Amino acid sequence: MQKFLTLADGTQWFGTAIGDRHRAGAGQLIFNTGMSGYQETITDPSYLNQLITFTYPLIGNYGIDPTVDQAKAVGAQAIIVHELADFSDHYGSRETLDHFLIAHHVPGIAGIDTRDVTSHLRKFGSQAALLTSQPVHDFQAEYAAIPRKQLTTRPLPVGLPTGQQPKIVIMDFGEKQAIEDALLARGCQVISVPATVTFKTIATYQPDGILLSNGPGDPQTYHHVLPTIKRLAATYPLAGICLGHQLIACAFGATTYQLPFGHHGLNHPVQAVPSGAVMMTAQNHDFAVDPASIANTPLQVTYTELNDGSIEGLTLPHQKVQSVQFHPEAHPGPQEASQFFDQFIQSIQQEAIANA
Ligand SMILES: NC(=O)CC[C@H](N)C(=O)O
Repeated sequence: MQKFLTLADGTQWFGTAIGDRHRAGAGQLIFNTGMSGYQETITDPSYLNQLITFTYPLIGNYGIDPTVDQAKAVGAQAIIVHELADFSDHYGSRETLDHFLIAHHVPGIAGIDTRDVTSHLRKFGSQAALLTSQPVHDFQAEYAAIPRKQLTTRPLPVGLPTGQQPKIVIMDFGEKQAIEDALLARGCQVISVPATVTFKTIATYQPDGILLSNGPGDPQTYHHVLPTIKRLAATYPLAGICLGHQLIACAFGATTYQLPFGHHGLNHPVQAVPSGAVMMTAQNHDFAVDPASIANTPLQVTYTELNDGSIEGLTLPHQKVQSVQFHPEAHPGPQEASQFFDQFIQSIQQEAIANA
């Protein structure tokens, strides 16, 4: 069964339908350069309503392991691959990627020269795209007609009182499971709450620290939550990852801008300021904090991206606030940035001693 990938600029590729064969997809087309971790990528809620092109040519070859999903639902609109493996050679695999996509009602297309798609996006920027079973005749009308997905927020609260310390509340903007797991693995009690909760609701949990999670979309659309973030920063040790990082920056007066084609991959080098140490990081973002906008704020840069100089980390020196644009929880990707969680817990412990 044929499938058509059509961009807003009229460029078109056609290939073979995979996944939910009869479903169409519509959204922003991006490319991910990761050589592994396709399941964690597809289940990352930050890809909500995006079409994911995998540059690595063979996708699906180690199947699907139910223990590595980053969320229960799949927010991505579609996947675009060169070759879809119809086998799943891995001891942890319980099904093929094709079956997983069908079960999650996710369409896809195989047989695409994903290098060609990627060079097009690198040259002209990420853009709107359609995945359809017929050639597109009216892009705008067809694009508008395809339903977009909503984030599936989890009910209040997720996480049971365990008496573990420190107690961390995660504001869930589309949280990856690995963030929660990284804190639990360090002995924390973790309570995950929808990002719509008030400061007062968070205070009832008597947290020792707050973490703002990753999440989809343009950070400029979250202005309603900035006053709560500012108040949280003045009251608790605060950390942010990816979208959480951007929202902390905006809460303190910075602004964000859209990158030409985002950073979506597992080998993005970031350099620490001022040590100069370099780490390879997993990244998945289309926006970044504008360096010019932090000049008149108390924010200080802690990490920069070595590929394009963009900001990858911020701190507030006189408050226990730290945030990173990259994904220290990995899943997928390299684990070397996980020290971020240790530093956050250390700042909570220092705060507790200072307030004792
Ligand atoms: N992974 C994320 O949190 C992404 C943050 C934001 N939606 C961006 O695309 O830049």
